[in-house]
Amino acid sequence: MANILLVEDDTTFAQMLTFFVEKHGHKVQSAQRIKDAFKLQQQHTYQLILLDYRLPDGTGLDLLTQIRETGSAIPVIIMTSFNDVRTAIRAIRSGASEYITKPVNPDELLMVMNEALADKKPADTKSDTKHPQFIRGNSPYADKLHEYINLVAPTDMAVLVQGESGTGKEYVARMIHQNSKRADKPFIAIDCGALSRDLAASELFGHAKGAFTGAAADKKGLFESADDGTLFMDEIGNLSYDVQVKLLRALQEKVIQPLGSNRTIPVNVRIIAATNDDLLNSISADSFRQDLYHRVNEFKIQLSPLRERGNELDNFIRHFIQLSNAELGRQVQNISPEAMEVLHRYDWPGNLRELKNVIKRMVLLTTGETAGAAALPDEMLWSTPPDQTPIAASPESDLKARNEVNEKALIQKTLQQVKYNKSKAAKLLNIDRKTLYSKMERYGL
Ligand SMILES: Nc1ncnc2c1ncn2[C@@H]1O[C@H](COP(=O)(O)OP(=O)(O)OP(=O)(O)O)[C@@H](O)[C@H]1O
Repeated sequence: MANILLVEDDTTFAQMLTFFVEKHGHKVQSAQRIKDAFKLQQQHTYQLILLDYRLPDGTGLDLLTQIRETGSAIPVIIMTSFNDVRTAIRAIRSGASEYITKPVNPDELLMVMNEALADKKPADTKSDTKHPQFIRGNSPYADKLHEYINLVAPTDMAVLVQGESGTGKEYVARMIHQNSKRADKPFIAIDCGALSRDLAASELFGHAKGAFTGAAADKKGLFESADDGTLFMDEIGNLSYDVQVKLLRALQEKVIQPLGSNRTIPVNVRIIAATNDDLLNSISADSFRQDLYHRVNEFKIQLSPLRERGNELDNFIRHFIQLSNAELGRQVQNISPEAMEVLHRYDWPGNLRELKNVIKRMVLLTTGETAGAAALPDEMLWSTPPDQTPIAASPESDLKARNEVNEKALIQKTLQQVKYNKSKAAKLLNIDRKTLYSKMERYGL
């Protein structure tokens, strides 16, 4: 049994969720606002937080940041509407364990919760790259990528891997390490986006006992732990200016100085940095140092988003089906043509991570051999309406079509007004939730 904090402002949904989760043997306490949730989290011990993304006094990301700033590593699952998937994926980089899209599928929620409670990272890049959970890909894009990896790996050059969230930047970093002279030395991955501002320097360079309140003993930093190996600095653009100065010194002089200590320690660390953003913009905005940029960008690898990788999508779909079959004990062999069409039309803002999650969900919900469109997240169907929209094609004089246009606009406006809370939207529109869902589906909202 786990104590779970549920942060959700849609009271009907919160009640349903509480009932479901308690039925599975857990205890739930809930809050509707960030302020109250943070207070509860400070006062009680929870093993998991289920966190809605849109809340009346901010976003789930704000609460997540506050919680991480306290040094808490509690697993947090973000629940989000499909429209917010892009941001939810960023939340993963800020320390969320996983995200799940609304309307929440109970089986999927249970699976994600159990994984988070068992601290079992969703089969991720944290393990050995030789593990068959990764595929090389079979396309001109994959060939070029691996040519770059093989060229740069044996050198000691600092590599900057740039690409959207979930495109495989950490995978590339691990491949470079595995193919380098440092392969049998440590590979340490650090998410600079999740480092608290105050503790970042101490995490990276260590500290001496008494360096600041709470520094009860000497602490070794990640640079020292990665000595002779590779340090993967994800989201490097998030480092504060002070820490950038210290990092530059460590890279130039190959020594580090723990906080509060006079001692300098020689280190031999290869840096692989990753970023979602174009760091040149951050340089123009004075939030990233140009000299540091040149230091970490001795060789750049740019990863393309999944939507631009052509037939790679099919390879990854097949691969993730096999992975999920093995993990969930299913026998899915193929995907129905309609579902395949949706997968092809969708633009994958969360790239491989999102695809992996969607396929895992489909496999979980499929007991036979063919996964159909019904196993896709509902909102994925709505977000990719078929190309031919009869409403737009109808002549001006067609009264039915005109009414539909008005109805669509009203539903859209109401949804935006209530931040996509469908219970509230249905109430305002004076229709039931089911009708709202079917109209949203019809209008591709
Ligand atoms: N070549 C691959 N084969 C199979 N799975 C892959 C491959 N590359 C990445 N993945 C999967 O895609 C997901 C995202 O990969 P990864 O963490 O490397 O992306 P990222 O770009 O570093 O993400 P972020 O920007 O969020 O840090 C992971 O679950 C990983 O297992």
